[in-house]
Amino acid sequence: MKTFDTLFAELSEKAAARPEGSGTVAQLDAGVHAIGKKIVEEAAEVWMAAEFQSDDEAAEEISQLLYHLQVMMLAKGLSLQDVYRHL
Ligand SMILES: N=c1c2ncn([C@@H]3O[C@H](COP(=O)(O)OP(=O)(O)OP(=O)(O)O)[C@@H](O)[C@H]3O)c2ncn1[C@@H]1O[C@H](COP(=O)(O)O)[C@@H](O)[C@H]1O
Repeated sequence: MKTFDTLFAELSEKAAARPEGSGTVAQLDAGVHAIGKKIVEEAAEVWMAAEFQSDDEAAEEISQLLYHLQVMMLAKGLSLQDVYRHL
């Protein structure tokens, strides 16, 4: 099963190799402003799913929020350690 760390490694490779058709590359090209808007959108979807939808739907929305947070980390050049040291 994919974890936060293995997803980050996968996305880091995508950012470097820039494969055709990668949504991550498209997001990175869109920039910090667009990624930030996506994070806010996904956070709202997490909230709504947690209040009004199933646990599985809430978990899916949370996974999407985590993905977009990782895209923001890549856009800012932040490593996992940069974030983990604040936990
Ligand atoms: N885990 C994710 C992931 N979670 C969320 N998303 C993106 O976030 C969007 C969330 O969609 P919503 O449900 O909010 O739907 P939406 O608003 O219609 O989406 P958009 O129109 O904004 O794309 C999805 O459409 C994906 O674009 C993800 N995109 C990619 N991954 C994983 O990232 C890896 C690299 O992906 P690529 O860069 O696309 O190869 C792969 O392992 C993927 O599984």
